[in-house]
Amino acid sequence: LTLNQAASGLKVGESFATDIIKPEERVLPPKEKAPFITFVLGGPGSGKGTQCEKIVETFGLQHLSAGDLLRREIAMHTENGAMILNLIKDGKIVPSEVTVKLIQKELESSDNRKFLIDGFPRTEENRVAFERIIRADPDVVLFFDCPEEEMVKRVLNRNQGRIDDNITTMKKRLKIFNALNRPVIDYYKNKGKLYTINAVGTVDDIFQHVLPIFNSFEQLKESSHVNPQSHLGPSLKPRHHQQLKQHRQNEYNNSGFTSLSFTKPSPTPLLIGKQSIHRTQLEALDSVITDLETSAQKGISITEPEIFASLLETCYSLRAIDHGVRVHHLIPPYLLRNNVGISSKLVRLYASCGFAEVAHEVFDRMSKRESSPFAWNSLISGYAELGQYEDAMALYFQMAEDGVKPDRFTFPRVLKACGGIGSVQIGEAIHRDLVKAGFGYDVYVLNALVDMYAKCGDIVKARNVFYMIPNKDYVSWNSMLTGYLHHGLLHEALDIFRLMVQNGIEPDKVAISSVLARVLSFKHGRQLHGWVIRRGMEWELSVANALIVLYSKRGQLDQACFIFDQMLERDTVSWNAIISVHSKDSNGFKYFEQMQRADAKPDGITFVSVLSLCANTGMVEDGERLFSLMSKEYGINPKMEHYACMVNLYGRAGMMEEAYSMIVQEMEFEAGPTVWGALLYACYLHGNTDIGEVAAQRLFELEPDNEHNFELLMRIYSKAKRAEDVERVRQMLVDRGLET
Ligand SMILES: Nc1ncnc2c1ncn2[C@@H]1O[C@H](COP(=O)(O)OP(=O)(O)OP(=O)(O)O)[C@@H](O)[C@H]1O
Ligand SMILES: Nc1ccn([C@H]2C[C@H](O)[C@@H](COP(=O)(O)O)O2)c(=O)n1
Repeated sequence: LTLNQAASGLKVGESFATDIIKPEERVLPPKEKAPFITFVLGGPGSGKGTQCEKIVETFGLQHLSAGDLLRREIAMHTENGAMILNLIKDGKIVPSEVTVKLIQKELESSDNRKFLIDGFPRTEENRVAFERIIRADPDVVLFFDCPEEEMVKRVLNRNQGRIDDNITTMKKRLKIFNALNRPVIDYYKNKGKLYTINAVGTVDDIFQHVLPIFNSFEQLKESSHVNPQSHLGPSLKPRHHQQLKQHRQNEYNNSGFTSLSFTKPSPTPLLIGKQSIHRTQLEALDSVITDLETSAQKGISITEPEIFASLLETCYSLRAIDHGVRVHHLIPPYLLRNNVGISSKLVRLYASCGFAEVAHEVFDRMSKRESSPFAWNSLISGYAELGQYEDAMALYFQMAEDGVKPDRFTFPRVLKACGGIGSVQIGEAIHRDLVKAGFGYDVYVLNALVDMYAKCGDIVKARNVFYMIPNKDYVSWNSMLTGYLHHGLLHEALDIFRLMVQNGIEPDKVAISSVLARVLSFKHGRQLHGWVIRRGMEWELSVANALIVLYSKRGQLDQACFIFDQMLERDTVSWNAIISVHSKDSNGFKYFEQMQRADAKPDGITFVSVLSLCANTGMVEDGERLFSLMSKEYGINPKMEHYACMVNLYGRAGMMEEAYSMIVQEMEFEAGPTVWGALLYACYLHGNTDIGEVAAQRLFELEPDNEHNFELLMRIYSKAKRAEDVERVRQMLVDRGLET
């Protein structure tokens, strides 16, 4: 299969064959970007509203509940109010024109560009009316799949005084849901936009399933951790807001504490009642913790687990580790030992913030940790994220020894660790375990299995699992695609790309950027660029980033810069790409300064690029300044590659003492081959035999089979006219069987 053949399958009459347009002819991205729209579907009581609150908290989307908009009409006695009341009372659907117009008003009056439209479209008619009036398509459609008996139970326990929360209306609502909403669900499934989420489990567990979906959208990540309340129009607060606020006010009046709902923990009770006082969630959190610390100092002991559960939940959603540590100090030790809920949340917080060791200490002190896999999963995940795959695996095996049953969240985490280790045998054992545990048809788990086999080098098994997945979602397709690309199987990857299109799943920006990042021939890359332009996806962040890398690798700096300059939004990856394009000329500095002015956050990779630039251009003072700025201003601890850059910087400039003392005095960990290698090369450049011998000795220990180190030392001796030493090193090469 050639690229063009693959392309011909993408859409009738289309192929990649059109070359890209010249920069000056290019259609520039639209100034006003289309809003990001999520539809949230699910039966009555499936938990849509509850999950929406969590999505809003984490990603800052504006929540528009169709049901709430209609109820507001009733409450405000508008001209449609009575009609809506009659329909809702009977579990019926309000005419689409009315609902869509209400949604339209909210969309148009909002400053936010990201919306969560909940309980809509309920019918095909709703859907078509939205497309006709709003002229927009959803980017994501979530479907909370919940058994009927569970929905009935939840609705009858909801207790919010809703006129339709009774068994008679509920039966009608379910009937209407099954008859009218299912076709909408199928429609989006066929379009590849549907994310089906099993809505049974705790609110947090379900949200764990929602998180990765939104995390995969760059534009949502940017606004995560902002105060969601600030995005809501004055007329539309999150669902249950008023009830929670009232409840909190009562609590507040009685307790003397800042606004917290202790009796009935809700996802983030402390954040809702004080938005007029606190500007951000973090400030609200800080204030509550300070209140509690003051009380504790006065000898008032805080023992209510709900307080700590709520605070830890918020710290976790904000990844506010410093606040989490303060909460940790406030929790009485007996509570931490005996309350699995609290200790598990603390373990999750530490583990998710990269403090797996501390998480493990808390975990070790838990008295009933075998009662749930939650804390285990968090710890496995924490280790896997840090790349401590063996520790993650060990925990998984310990789970079995301690009689803890893994759940569907355990397997993807442990499979990630297994992929990191690269052991197919262990992977197969986990595969057997997950089938035994009943997850052999679970898409979420099987996607992770595909990824694991691909990473362990068994692409055939990865493919076999992939073809077994019953309802493949985006992640399934992308895992297989990435697997093929990882194995350099570009044709197979393009086959998958084509199949995605044939199955009605438009390759998304992840798929496109993965292919772009790895295309072997520049011609194919340009053709793919042409295809991307025709799809209007050129300015998707990850696609544009991949295009910059594509052109810079081929030395087409003008094209790379053109794309960068025209991008509507940029992330750290974009800045890193353009700075690295200029890592041999001082323009890289200009981009770095521009990045700082744009308030973009440089990361470790940015500093590798700018430090390399300094080394390449001999800008020692600038390099020193940037090296210090990296940790002081941006809190990035220097890693091996940064030290290698600094040694290279000093070494190339002939400052051998400084280069050497960077290694022996400044580094807080053992220098690796890249660092010693940079020093050895500098010794060769500047003819420094003394330091060269030290560097070579370390390299011989670290990389006994790398003949280049021996050759470089021979060249250093040769420059110094030390023929005997040259011969001695050559003999070492022979003794080690390295001489070619
Ligand atoms: N995972 C869950 N486990 C148990 N109860 C839940 C869960 N999620 C939500 N609930 C509770 O179930 C009830 C229904 O939830 P929610 O209001 O979010 O559903 P919904 O899908 O928005 O319903 P509707 O569409 O009818 O408005 C609420 O009382 C909520 O607290
Ligand atoms: N698109 C919609 C959404 C809701 N309604 C009506 C009918 C529902 O039973 C009622 C309550 O909605 P919920 O709060 O459960 O999302 O509102 C509608 O007619 N059309």
